[in-house]
Amino acid sequence: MDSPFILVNLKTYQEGMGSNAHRIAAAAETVARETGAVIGIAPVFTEIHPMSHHYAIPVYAQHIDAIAPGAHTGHILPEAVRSAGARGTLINHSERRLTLADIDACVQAARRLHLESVVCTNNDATSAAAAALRPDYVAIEPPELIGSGVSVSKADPGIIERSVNAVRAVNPDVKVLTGAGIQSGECVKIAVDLGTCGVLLASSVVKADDPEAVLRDLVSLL
Ligand SMILES: O=C[C@H](O)COP(=O)(O)O
Repeated sequence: MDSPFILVNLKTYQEGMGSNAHRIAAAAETVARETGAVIGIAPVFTEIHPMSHHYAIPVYAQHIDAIAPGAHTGHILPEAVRSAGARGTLINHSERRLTLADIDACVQAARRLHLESVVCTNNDATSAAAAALRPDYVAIEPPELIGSGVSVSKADPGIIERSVNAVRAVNPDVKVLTGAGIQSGECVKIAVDLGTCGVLLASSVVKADDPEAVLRDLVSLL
């Protein structure tokens, strides 16, 4: 199996912007290099280019819009994300929900541009629906646990297991991530043991006084 994937979403936390975002990216780069873990980061859009050019870690957009180049204003153009150096993009995050048609169009745009697609879902039924769109990843996150400090791995392992099974039944090539409240190596190990290939997380790293220590703990049991 490939090394588990730790994807850190900086969201729009104040702590995930400016110099602290670079501190987190540098910590991710160090921990990834020393441990062999794959650690990606999803900063605010304006940081995609600097981060993808300064750090040897994969950088992801937090969102794209299903638009083609042309007369659109205030949208996130997938081509711009690609040329800024992103490896991939989140789609349909719980804090940026889309219609099913838009999710499909975003996955297709990502595929056309060779961007990895990470479609976020909220339960096993939507995980199955997302898998039918053939993204690279489905990331199951119970919304009520996001940012709660309570880990999905411990509070609701059943939703992880059911989502892994639902995705496999639809398309076994689609990899599964899970997230919400992930904060320790134990959380990551439970998620991986349940069949995911890694985790999507934010607050435990972004708000930490010592993000490098948290990242080291996250990969410590792999
Ligand atoms: O994108 C990340 C997820 O929404 C999880 O956020 P959290 O780790 O703060 O619960």
